[in-house]
Amino acid sequence: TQSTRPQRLLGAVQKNATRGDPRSVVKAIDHFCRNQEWAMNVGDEKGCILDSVVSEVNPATVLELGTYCGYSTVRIASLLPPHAKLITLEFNPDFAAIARQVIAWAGLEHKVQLVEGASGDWIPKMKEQFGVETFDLVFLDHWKDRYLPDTHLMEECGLLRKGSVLLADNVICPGTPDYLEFVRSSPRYKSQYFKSHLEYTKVEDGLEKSVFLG
Ligand SMILES: O=C(NCCNC(=O)c1cc(-c2ccc(F)cc2)cc(O)c1O)c1cc(O)ncn1
Ligand SMILES: [Mg+2]
Repeated sequence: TQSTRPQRLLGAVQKNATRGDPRSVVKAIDHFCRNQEWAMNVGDEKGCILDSVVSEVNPATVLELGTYCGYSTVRIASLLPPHAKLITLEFNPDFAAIARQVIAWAGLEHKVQLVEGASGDWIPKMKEQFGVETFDLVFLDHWKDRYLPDTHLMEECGLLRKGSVLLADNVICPGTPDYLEFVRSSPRYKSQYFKSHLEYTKVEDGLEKSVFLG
C-alpha cells in the first residue's frame, strides 16, 4: 500500500536525524521539504521568527493548535525552560500518529502533551483535564477558519491573561482575514506583523503576534 507524505517525512527524520537531537530533526524535515516533498510545516524562515518569539516570551505554558507532523512542536519544546509544558492539539489521527514519533525521535516527549481531537471541543476542557490556569503563549497553525472562533473561546474560558501572546501562522497564505481584522482592530490586543514567506517557497506569508491586554 502507498505511504503517505507524513510517513515519508517521518522516514526522513529516522534516516537523517540523530535521536535526542531536536535541531537535527528540524534540519532533516526542512531538507526533506526543500528537496523531496513540500509539506505544510511552519518551515525554517518563519521558524526562526517563531524561535525568537518563544525565547522572548520564555513561556511556562504553551498551547499549539495544529500539530501536523510535530515540526513546530519540536522547535518550540526544544526552547522551553525545564518544567514548562507544551500542549498540542491535532484533529487528524494520522497526523497525530506521525507527530508522536517525530517528537519522540527528538527526545521531547516529556515536555509535550499531544491531544487528539477538535480544538473547539478541547479548549473548554483545558483547565479541568490538564490543570492549566492560563497560557503564556498560543501558536495558531490549525484550520484557518478556526483561528478567530478559537480565540474567542480561549478568552471566554479564561485561558488568556494580561500579557498572553498569540502567534498565528499563515495570516497571508492561505490567509485568515477575519482573525487578522479582529486582532488588529480590537482594543484588547496589541498586534504586530512579521513578514516572511510561505514555507519552502517565495510566496509571501507571515506571522501575526498579538499580545492580549486583558
Ligand atoms: O489540514 C489540516 N490541518 C492543517 C492546518 N494547516 C494548514 O492547512 C496549512 C496550509 C498551508 C498551505 C499553504 C498553501 C497551499 F497551497 C496549501 C497549503 C500552509 C500552512 O502553513 C498550513 O498550516 C487538518 C486536516 C484535518 O483532516 N483535520 C484537521 N486539520
Ligand atoms: Mg501553517
